Amino acid sequence: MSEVLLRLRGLTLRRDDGTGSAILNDVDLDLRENDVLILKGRSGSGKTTLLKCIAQLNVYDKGKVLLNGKEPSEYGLPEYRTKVLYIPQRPSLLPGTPHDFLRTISSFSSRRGKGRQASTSNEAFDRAVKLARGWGIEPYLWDREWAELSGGEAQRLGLAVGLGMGGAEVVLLDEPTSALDEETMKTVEESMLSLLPNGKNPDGTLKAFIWITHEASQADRVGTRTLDISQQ
Ligand SMILES: Nc1ncnc2c1ncn2[C@@H]1O[C@H](COP(=O)(O)OP(=O)(O)OP(=O)(O)O)[C@@H](O)[C@H]1O
Repeated sequence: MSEVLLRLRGLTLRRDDGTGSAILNDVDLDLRENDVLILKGRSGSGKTTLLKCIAQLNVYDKGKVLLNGKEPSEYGLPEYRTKVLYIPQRPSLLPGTPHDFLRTISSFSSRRGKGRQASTSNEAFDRAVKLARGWGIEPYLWDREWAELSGGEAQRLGLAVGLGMGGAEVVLLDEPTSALDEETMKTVEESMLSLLPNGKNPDGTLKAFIWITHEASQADRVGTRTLDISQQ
């Protein structure tokens, strides 16, 4: 069995409403190369919260997250968040256009000056445009305001930005295809899976996904295993 890429031990997050009840209670997880871990659980059970804790976007009360055996602080949070990338369900509240957004992210210093991980804005843009085009997104949509895009267009563009940037080892997907019709959903699924090391078109750095979905049929198609957060 390959080495553990991402390890969680005892991750616990309590509500700050005075009750002290846990949103996440002692969550353990080992993620390995080529894993597509399906995160399931009833609505409100803490799936998004867990992804944000893994990405160090939420502060948790207890527990450890290790990437390749190292704590996020050893990488520094900006670099860690490049390697463990959270892609939210919909980026529709952003100002400007998807093209602006991609330019802004690629200018962050954690994305510059590190060999293969250093996607220049142009490289990242070309890769993202190509990915999105395969999902039915015409290039002109990159220069349309987020607010003027349909839910499904914004969702595909957000995914294409995240995956096109390069440099991520683990991508955390929060219901990535919830706004898409079934045919487009399957196309997007296939193309995302192809980016893994055992896929047809490996991205080079990407090694695994954690993927929230409410669709049992999608979980069956893409998942290599499942964690039910309601049972933790
Ligand atoms: N910033 C926050 N502050 C306080 N409570 C929060 C916050 N974000 C989420 N919660 C609460 O944490 C619990 C878990 O929410 P979360 O969004 O992680 O659930 P989920 O499993 O992703 O739900 P869904 O399937 O509906 O998207 C909910 O009770 C929610 O109200």
